Amino acid sequence: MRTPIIAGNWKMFKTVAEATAFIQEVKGKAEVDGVESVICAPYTSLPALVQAVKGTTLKVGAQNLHWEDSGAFTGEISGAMLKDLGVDYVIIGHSERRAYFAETDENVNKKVHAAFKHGLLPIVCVGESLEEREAGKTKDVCRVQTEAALQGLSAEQAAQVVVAYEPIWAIGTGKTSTAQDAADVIGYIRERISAVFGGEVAGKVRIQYGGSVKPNNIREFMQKEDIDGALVGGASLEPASYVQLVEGAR
Ligand SMILES: O=C[C@H](O)COP(=O)(O)O
Repeated sequence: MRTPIIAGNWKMFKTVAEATAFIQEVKGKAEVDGVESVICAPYTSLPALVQAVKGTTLKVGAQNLHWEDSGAFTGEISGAMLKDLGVDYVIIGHSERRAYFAETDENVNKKVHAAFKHGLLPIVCVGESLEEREAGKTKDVCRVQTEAALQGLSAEQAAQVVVAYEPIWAIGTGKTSTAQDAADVIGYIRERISAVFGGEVAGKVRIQYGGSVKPNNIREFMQKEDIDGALVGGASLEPASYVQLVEGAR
């Protein structure tokens, strides 16, 4: 039995004051038995969020990390630094990082290892572009990205990874995969994880859908057995909407 996980990816939104006000609003309401609820915020808000969620079941995540512990990497943040703050999760390989910041499969893999080294749980994003989908390459792209991201992990580590299947054409566009289509791709990703790490590990890995998930469609996705939650951008920014997403994952 996998615990569903709703993760809000705030991307580059919210000041510290806005972030803490959000937690005051959702405290209690976005804490639903049997659903894990994680807010992935910009670095600047992380210390305040870690304080604000104390005494709640809400968790905090970052949106990126560097694979080295320290060094001359201007503008970067390490896993050691995130752990020091008390962060639980870290998004790795989001399509916006891959597209705008030259994130490669190799770097994603190094970041996944760095996350585990520092006791952070990775939310690894995979997904195809519209062009790749139209060329019939969806499953191939997801297989290559997933296998590369998880390469070299122990079975114990692999079982703790959260994968987010996010078709790029569905992100922030209001277009979604159908629930059935998302479940098919997610089922395939699970098969590939099983081929590499075995069925027991694959049965434990949580795989989310992401891409224009809203309060009015979350339940459709959650009805699919293989879909274990959602990685949500826009609809995670408003407290009432976020609460409905967590409730919809019950
Ligand atoms: O990380 C979240 C995804 O990029 C989805 O964003 P969206 O819910 O705004 O489409």
